[in-house]
Order: sequence, then C-alpha cells, then structure tokens
Amino acid sequence: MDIIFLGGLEIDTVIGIYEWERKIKQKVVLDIEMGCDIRQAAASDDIAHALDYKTVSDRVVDFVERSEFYLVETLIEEIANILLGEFEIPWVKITLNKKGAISRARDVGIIIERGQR
Ligand SMILES: Nc1nc2c(c(=O)[nH]1)N=C([C@H](O)[C@@H](O)CO)CN2
Repeated sequence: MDIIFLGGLEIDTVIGIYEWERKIKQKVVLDIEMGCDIRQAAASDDIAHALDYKTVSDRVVDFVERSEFYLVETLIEEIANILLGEFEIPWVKITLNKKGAISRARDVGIIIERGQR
C-alpha cells in the first residue's frame, strides 16, 4: 500500500472540556497518513486519477475550523469518518496534537488508525 500524507496541518478550533476553553480557539496539529494506490496517477500523470491532497486538506481544515467538540477523541474520530466516507481511502492513520494542553508536556494528543491496511 502506498501512503499520501499531510504533516503538521495546523488548525484553530474550539476544543476542550473547561469553560474557558469554550470561549477561545486553540491550535490542533494533525498528521494524516492515507492509504492509497498511486500507480494509476503515476502512469497517467493526471490529477483525476490521484487522491488530491489539496482537496483532502481543504475538507479537513473547513470541518475542524467549524467544529466545537469537547474531547479530542470526538474530533479525531469525526475526521477519520470523513476521510474514509468521502474519499477513496481504505485506511487512515491520524495523529492529533493539542500542543500546550498540558503545561509540563510539549505534546499531548491521540493517534488512531481506522479502516483496513
Ligand atoms: N482523553 C482526554 N483527556 C482530556 C481531554 C480530552 O479531550 N481527552 N481534554 C482535556 C482538556 O480539555 C485539556 O485539553 C485542557 O488542558 C483534559 N483531558
């Protein structure tokens, strides 16, 4: 399986369980790996046969910017559902980093894999 990836995708959104978090936007950083087969795109040199990572990025950014979830679990699961449901992606791995959520930690977040590899 080939992988198309988006690394360090930074998006500001309302996310968090505390009252003060409901009033501000915080940055989440996404690393997304998407399973695919690039051979048809490579042979044809045609974007119509490719998983267009610009389209994927725009969809994810738009969704996350508009979302207002409490838990990072809910946000990351919804992103996976969009990727598997709207694009021809059999498998996805997503890392969601809510940097700064824990004052003594540089990084905190979740990694999930969904679909069949
Ligand atoms: N498993 C989780 N634990 C916590 C979450 C979360 O979304 N999932 N969220 C918080 C707070 O919103 C935190 O990010 C603020 O510092 C705490 N624990």
